Amino acid sequence: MVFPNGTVALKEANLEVAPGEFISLIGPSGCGKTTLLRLLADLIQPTSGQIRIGGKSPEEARKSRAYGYVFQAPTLMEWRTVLANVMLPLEIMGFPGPERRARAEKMLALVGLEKFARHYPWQLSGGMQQRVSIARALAFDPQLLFMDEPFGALDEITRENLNLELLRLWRETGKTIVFVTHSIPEAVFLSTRIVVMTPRPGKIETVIPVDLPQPRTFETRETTRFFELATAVREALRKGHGYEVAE
Ligand SMILES: Nc1ncnc2c1ncn2[C@@H]1O[C@H](COP(=O)(O)OP(=O)(O)OP(=O)(O)O)[C@@H](O)[C@H]1O
Repeated sequence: MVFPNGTVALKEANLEVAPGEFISLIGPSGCGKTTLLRLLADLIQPTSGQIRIGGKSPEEARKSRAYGYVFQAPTLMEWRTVLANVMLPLEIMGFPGPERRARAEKMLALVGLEKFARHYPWQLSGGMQQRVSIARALAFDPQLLFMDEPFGALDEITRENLNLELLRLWRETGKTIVFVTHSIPEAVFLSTRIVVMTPRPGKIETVIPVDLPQPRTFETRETTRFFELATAVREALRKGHGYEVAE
């Protein structure tokens, strides 16, 4: 992917994702994680190469609402209630009122916020707001979810709790998730595979399968295997000269 100003944002990026996988993209700033996600979501068009999503082009996939997208910031509308925020994409697509409400309520229940349907975003914590954005991204019940550093701005404890919740949601719904993160522990905890990316130009350095048993719990983070996998990710990042890791 080459931007009009000549920046080569992505050079080698070959990846196949199977249905039901949880894939994390990890790498230092500028290695092309967001670019890769935006290419998948048809927010930008590739200058070379090919992308298929369930056999469709990114444009066809977008038009058939094959995926939901969660941004780094919650981007909720302050003047709409939580329920009205989740209903918004359905409203835009012209879903009838009762169906809008039923779907939005179901998605809010999925993220554990059914009791907050009538609240406004400013009445919620940052973590709760991000759960609302996840519910909104799931409003169409897409099989695929793209998440761009959704928990990056949250404190560590909230982030760990949301990691657990996201895994529960993933298990219960069987969705395929492509998740961008800067955090090695987060990537190891969540993923079935970790895609390690390196910059200048952005490329996929290596793909690390994560064989930690499911369901994962808080104790998973204390296991030897967890530390081994975190070390493998750190070494792959270092190999690509992505990070200067202090010893
Ligand atoms: N619209 C654009 N025009 C020109 N260059 C761009 C554009 N968008 C991104 N880039 C460049 O492409 C490269 C990859 O950027 P990208 O945002 O995908 O990286 P990233 O890995 O997501 O970084 P971060 O972790 O900081 O979000 C960077 O060098 C960036 O400056």
